[in-house]
Amino acid sequence: MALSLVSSSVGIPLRNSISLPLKSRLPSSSFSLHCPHFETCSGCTQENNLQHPLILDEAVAFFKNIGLPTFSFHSCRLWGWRCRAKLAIRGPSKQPLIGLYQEGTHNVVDIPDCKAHHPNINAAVELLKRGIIELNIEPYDEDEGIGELRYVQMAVTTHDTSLPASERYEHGKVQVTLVWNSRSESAPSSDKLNALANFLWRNGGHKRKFPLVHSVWVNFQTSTTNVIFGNRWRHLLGERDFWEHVGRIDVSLAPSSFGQANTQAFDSLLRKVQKQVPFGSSVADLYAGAGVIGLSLAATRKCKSVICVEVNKESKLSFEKTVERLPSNIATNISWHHADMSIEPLSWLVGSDVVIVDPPRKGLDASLIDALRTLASPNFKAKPRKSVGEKLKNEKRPWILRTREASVHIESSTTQEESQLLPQTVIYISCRWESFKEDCTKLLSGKSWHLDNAHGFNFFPGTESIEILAVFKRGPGAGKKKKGKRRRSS
Ligand SMILES: C[S@@+](CC[C@H](N)C(=O)[O-])C[C@H]1O[C@@H](n2cnc3c(N)ncnc32)[C@H](O)[C@@H]1O
Repeated sequence: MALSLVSSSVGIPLRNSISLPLKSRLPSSSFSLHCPHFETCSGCTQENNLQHPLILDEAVAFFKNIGLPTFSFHSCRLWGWRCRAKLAIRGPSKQPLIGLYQEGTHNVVDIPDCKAHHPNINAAVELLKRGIIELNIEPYDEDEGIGELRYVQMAVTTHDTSLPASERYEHGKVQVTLVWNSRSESAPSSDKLNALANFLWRNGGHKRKFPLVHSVWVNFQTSTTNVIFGNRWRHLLGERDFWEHVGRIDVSLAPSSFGQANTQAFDSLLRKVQKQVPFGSSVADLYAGAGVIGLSLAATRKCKSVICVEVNKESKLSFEKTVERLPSNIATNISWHHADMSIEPLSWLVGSDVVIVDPPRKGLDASLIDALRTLASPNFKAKPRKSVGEKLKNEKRPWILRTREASVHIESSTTQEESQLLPQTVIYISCRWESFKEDCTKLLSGKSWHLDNAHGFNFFPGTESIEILAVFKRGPGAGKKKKGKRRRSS
């Protein structure tokens, strides 16, 4: 049963799709974390009222203050929502610790019963621990730079179409990526790596009624910095392709590509984004990862064109695989470009009427905000977007040439009319409130953009973060509504 609640303190609709008894007033403890690791683990900071993250009141006040009293907040699963986790592995091999760092330290807190994790992440962590103990795998020692296993990334796919839709989430399968402290598979410790992969596959793989392990990958990393992943990825066992179904399309996600942690909340957000994009739009999906947002729009909004721009070249393969599974009747010009958005951002904006930005936690690159403000000024004259071939003709800079080489184009035949389009809508998706606030204020300050609507999503229950979807339209807008002057109804 879907529960519809209204959060009384902020007076905003709060939708919750968790199954709960039919009661309009639930005790507040019904929304508590009940996690044995709260306080020692740095993952969660809010123990009660998970349906109402603390930052929400500030967000509501902020939007109200800039003239938007109708900010909605959507909540999904409050526990077991995290389908992607990167966990550090430390301690002795007979008693390994797998979890997050304690706040402000590099001491790993073991979190076997984490309430945010999809339950099968916890089950896979338990299995991994057994493997480490039985095979005498050495967890990484940061001080000495020695040891074998540094981190594990666990990603759950809930897209097993052989199961009834209602059972797919519960029986999600885990793609396990072991971050191994060696340069490559030819290192002497590779026998132990293979033994561990086989252990995981044998005990968690295909022979179970509901397999726990989807696949096992390795990432080789020897750097002494805090960077989790190195550049070398290898598929070891199980299915190579990892599929999820969000935003009404099947998406492929390699372990090296960015993936959203809260699959179900992301699906709600994508459906909301789709409603904001007119049919037949030309879309630029910036900070695109594997292009999930752009491709879900291509499939559902009959877009003329979708261009995706992303700095991580590893996402290209996942993009290509997702394109292969799009419905065959889509007549959209689709392309994916390996490029840094901070360099020449205007060149990615001209030619699209809808721009999606989904930046990392630090927010938008300053040069992109400048470009968005520049192109919305009345004196701006757009130069038509050049095709990639044209761009390359006179290009001498090796770094630009390299990034263009890594692009993907599907039926790219942009018309002259389309290539001069300028963005009329910017859809900002943000995972960090502080960055969003700053960028929003900068974007609005020139009066060349106004905020049309905004929505919050409970992407990270138990933490201080919420996901924001904000839609900006070109032009100054109608301005702030004056207080105290109500129009009489006729
Ligand atoms: C929050 S993720 C969003 C990914 C994608 N929209 C999705 O939902 O799957 C941010 C993405 O921006 C990429 N990124 C970070 N800095 C960038 C830059 N300067 N230029 C282009 N992409 C960048 C990251 O690699 C990452 O894939």
